[in-house]
Amino acid sequence: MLVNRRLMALSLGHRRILHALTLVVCLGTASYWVQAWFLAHALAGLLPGQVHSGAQVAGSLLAVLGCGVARAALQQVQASLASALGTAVRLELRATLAGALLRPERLRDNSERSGARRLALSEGADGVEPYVTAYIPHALQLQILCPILLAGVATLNPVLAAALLAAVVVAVGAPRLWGRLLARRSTTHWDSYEALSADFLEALQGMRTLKILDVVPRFRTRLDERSQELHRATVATMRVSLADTALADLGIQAGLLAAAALTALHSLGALPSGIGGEPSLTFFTLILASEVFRPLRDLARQWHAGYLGISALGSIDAAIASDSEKPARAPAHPAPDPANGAGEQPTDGHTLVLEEISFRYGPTSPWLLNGATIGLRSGGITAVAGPSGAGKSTLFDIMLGFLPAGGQCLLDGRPMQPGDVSVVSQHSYLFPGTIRANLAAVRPGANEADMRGVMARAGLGAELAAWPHGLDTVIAEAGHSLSGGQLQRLAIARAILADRPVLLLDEPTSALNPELAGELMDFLRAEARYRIVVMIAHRTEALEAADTVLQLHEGTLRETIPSTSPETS
Ligand SMILES: Nc1ncnc2c1ncn2[C@@H]1O[C@H](COP(=O)(O)OP(=O)(O)OP(=O)(O)O)[C@@H](O)[C@H]1O
Repeated sequence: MLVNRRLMALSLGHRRILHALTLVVCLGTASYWVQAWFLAHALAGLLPGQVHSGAQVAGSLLAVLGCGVARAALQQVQASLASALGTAVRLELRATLAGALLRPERLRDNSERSGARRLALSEGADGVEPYVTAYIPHALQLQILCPILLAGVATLNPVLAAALLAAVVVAVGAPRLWGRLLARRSTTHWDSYEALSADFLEALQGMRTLKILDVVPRFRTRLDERSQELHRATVATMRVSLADTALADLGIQAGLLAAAALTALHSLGALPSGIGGEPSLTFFTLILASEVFRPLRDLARQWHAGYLGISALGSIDAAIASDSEKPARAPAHPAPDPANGAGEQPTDGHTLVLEEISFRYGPTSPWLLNGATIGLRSGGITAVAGPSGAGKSTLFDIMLGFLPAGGQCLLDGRPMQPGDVSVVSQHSYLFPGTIRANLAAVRPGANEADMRGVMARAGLGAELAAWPHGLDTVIAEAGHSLSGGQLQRLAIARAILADRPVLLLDEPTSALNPELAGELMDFLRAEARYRIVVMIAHRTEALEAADTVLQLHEGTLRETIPSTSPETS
């Protein structure tokens, strides 16, 4: 009842470790009871007129020490079990979240912000770990040990047990009254955190643009406001936590006072019930009475861990749930056929048939592709043209398998797989690091000659020779250390090195001067001998340089041969 069901479910895949961990936590607490027994005997032995010998007292004190040592050993085991459980749950959760958040359709969902996604993946998973490794075992301990201990105290002093039970109910139950408020506060807190994180990431990613537009101060003010919001949400949450702790403490203190008073009355013979007033039993009962509250105090110490888990749950649920809410639609590309290896080239070139492709973004949106059918062959460059908003980028996304379109894309007679396609977008991401690492990312086995060759063919031979570190030249974050044209050619070199049967390019010459654009088109035409090269083109030069032009208009694809294309001129 003290544990959130969804968070508990996350740890159930690792039930054994969780059970072992809870057992070790319980054993650690039980060691205090054994210690209480020996301590009570040692204390009783020190009272004047007692029959205990000095050796007995020393033996009891040694046993007290032994309990402390055993507890230290148990704490070590507890730490390693908690670490194993935390790692397992975190990795599993992160894999689930990554699977849910990084699906192509989710990545295209503009309503989700990358910073929020990042937060769910990092802090969300990290927040669950302490909940599972610290909060849950202590909540379970409370539910297991408190009843046992109360039953034990009841055999010694039933009146005392009844008073302790009332105090436990207050200490556990009263803060629950705040549960809903706390849940609301933690949601607000997480939302503020998520908004700040998303704003921060977007500001970093767009810093160059922000500087150009001279709006950095406005963005700084917005980040300041977000920080203030987060601060207010944190303070409000801490207030609830203070009230929560105060109520629990009230129950504990009342219970301890009642225990002391009742034990004293009992030992003075003022209470009729229970076992007679032997000093060792009186001490034992008194210490045991305070031990009833140890699991409670332990759980209260895990408040922060519990809060982190509950806060993170919202974004985790949102990430996973909205994924499962999406209707399962058949992708344009059916499941891979292992017998049909992606990337293999038939000796007589490739053919790509787009058959009856239909797609629109929503049930009321216009059809961007409406039964479009076209056949393409390797050997020449195909340009896709059409007015802005006609659906050219959407067609690429369908070919990449990112969008669930009707119809099929057949490569060499089989359903095309995402692994068959390389793509160079206008904003291809280059990883911060060396050129070599960026190239190796698509073909880890590529050697120096492969890399240099593809760089030269992409028109970067002169740059490569001029850069002092050659392939080991470091690209700054977001590629800021290279020019737009260099970035574009490097992205093309990387796509070619991937050596896939289909190469899609979005306006590959947009950042190049006419001379370089001409060179690049020659290079692409040479590549088109080995693969199907399709590019989105707006600029006249690019359209003129293509061998075939596909006009995308009102959902259909129509093939035209440019009059000035090299093939026809
Ligand atoms: N994720 C999306 N959700 C809803 N509509 C979208 C989405 N992405 C694009 N669209 C809409 O689909 C239409 C086609 O967009 P697309 O980017 O494919 O056109 P395009 O031909 O590539 O345009 P341009 O030449 O300007 O780049 C546009 O009206 C656009 O607003």
